[in-house]
Amino acid sequence: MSELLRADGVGFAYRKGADALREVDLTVTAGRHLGIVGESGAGKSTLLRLLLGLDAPTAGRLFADGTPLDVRDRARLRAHRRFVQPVFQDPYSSLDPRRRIGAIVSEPLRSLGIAHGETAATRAAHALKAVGLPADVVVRFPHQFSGGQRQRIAIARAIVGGPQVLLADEPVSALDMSTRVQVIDLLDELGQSGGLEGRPLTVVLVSHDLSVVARLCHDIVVLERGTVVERGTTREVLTAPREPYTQRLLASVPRLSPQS
Ligand SMILES: Nc1ncnc2c1ncn2[C@@H]1O[C@H](COP(=O)(O)OP(=O)(O)OP(=O)(O)O)[C@@H](O)[C@H]1O
Repeated sequence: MSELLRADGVGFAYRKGADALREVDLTVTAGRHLGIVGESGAGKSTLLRLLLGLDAPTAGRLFADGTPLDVRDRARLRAHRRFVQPVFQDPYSSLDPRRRIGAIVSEPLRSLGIAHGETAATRAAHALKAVGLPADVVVRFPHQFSGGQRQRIAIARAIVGGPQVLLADEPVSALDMSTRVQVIDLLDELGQSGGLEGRPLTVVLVSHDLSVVARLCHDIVVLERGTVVERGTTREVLTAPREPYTQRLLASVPRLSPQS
């Protein structure tokens, strides 16, 4: 199976403070959604930031699409932006309230030089259709949509350029329970249908809600204070956790139905 992202001994220290990540090894494989779990402060968001190329590791190396990810290399970073796209937690603040949905969703196409004009508009319409929204939403503004619909719009924007990986940091934690399930199931569908380009679309999901991780992810990595303490298939980690830390994380979740 093809390797999309890899972290080799990755460490990261913020200017002020202790190491946020230490010696993290991790592989994201095409078609296998990966959940990153851990308590608050464990380093989940920091790891996603590094995988997105927003910061450079202070130790170790990252690889994306088979080549080293050097964030100081602008051309390399530009290619990375086409390869991975983020989905953020808050669908209320992540969409520019002054812009119409059509402009919001097609923006990555213009900024990455993938498509302009009519072609960009057509691709945006396809992306919106893929997330279950009708074509006429393009003329509307973010405030006209619910939280779940806004997160669909954010996902449309993330997939419009045909990335191979979505890095989703708590993408459903601002939503109510039934909407959470719908958005997670949408990510699952997009993974299976291969996103827009018919290529596999693989999700790296950070969530403190283990039932959400269990619903989507095939594999799990458990972070504790910046290091990986456990990893395996979702079934292995959630049904037979080896580490007391993982057992504690699991203790608060009533029912789980892991992916195989
Ligand atoms: N901008 C920053 N400057 C300094 N330290 C930071 C910064 N951002 C995060 N940290 C620290 O780095 C560590 C990891 O934080 P991170 O946000 O990655 O954890 P997390 O697992 O995503 O937590 P949460 O679930 O609360 O979002 C924590 O100790 C945090 O205090």
